[in-house]
Amino acid sequence: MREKLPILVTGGTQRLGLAIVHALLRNGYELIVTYRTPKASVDELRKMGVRCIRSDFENANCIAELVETITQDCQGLRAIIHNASDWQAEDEVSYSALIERMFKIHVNAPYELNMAFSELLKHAACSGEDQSADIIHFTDYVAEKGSDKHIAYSSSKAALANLTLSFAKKLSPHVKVNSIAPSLLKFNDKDDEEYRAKALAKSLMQIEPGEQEAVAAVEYILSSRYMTGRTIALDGGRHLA
Ligand SMILES: NC(=O)C1=CN([C@@H]2O[C@H](COP(=O)(O)OP(=O)(O)OC[C@H]3O[C@@H](n4cnc5c(N)ncnc54)[C@H](OP(=O)(O)O)[C@@H]3O)[C@@H](O)[C@H]2O)C=CC1
Ligand SMILES: Nc1nc2c(c(=O)[nH]1)N=C([C@H](O)[C@@H](O)CO)CN2
Repeated sequence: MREKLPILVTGGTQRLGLAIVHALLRNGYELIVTYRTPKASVDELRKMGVRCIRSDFENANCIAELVETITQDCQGLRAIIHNASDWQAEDEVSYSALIERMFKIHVNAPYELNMAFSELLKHAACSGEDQSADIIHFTDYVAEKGSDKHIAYSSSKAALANLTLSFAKKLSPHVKVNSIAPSLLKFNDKDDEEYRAKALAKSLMQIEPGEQEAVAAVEYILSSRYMTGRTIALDGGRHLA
């Protein structure tokens, strides 16, 4: 009987991450989820059997504690989905603090967790129920194009996209490593009508597709036995608009 090994989703208690967690639960996976801010969905996920671990990736101690906990408790990891993210514009006083925060969340944390859990992932590839293992980085359309309003954020997502290339080489053939690069998938509640109209007009499809676009991309990558080092672009043809 091969082992059923958990999938780790970072930032999995709202929006895209929560939709991905619910879908993977429906597909029969065991889940470990990190969160930063206590909220009702954490309690709901725990009632569904999801292990929820509070971890703020701006705090190096939190990452070390997360590594220690999962290394102690898990024989292997079927996948790591690096979804946690803070979308911050250059609208604060300290630019040095901003870019440091962007890189801590979008680069340091994925890099350190991938390095720490490489053997757990390889174990899943060799002994797990699916005999497969994946790392998925949620990057962003702007990683390729840049952004004049989210400069630090965009550069950190570009660095994350580069981690996909390096880890795909380092961990092959046991572990596949891919990026998912969305553009607009889901608005935030604070987005006003003017912003929404402008954002919709940026793509050819001109819709807000919602979380299920991300869910479908994750499910495809987990089902693939061949794609690695690649990016699935979920941007409605924005590059051609
Ligand atoms: N939504 C969209 O249209 C797009 C999304 N993306 C990318 O897709 C992914 C999911 O997007 P979306 O669902 O909107 O993401 P959110 O903005 O909802 O953030 C996801 C989670 O990241 C967590 N997070 C933020 N900062 C930290 C931190 N310092 N330490 C630990 N966790 C943290 C938050 O945890 P908590 O709530 O517990 O504080 C939050 O729940 C992200 O990587 C995003 O960059 C890219 C382009 C478009
Ligand atoms: N962590 C987040 N990253 C991003 C978000 C978000 O809500 N949280 N949203 C976007 C936008 O949808 C943008 O792609 C289009 O305006 C980008 N990244």
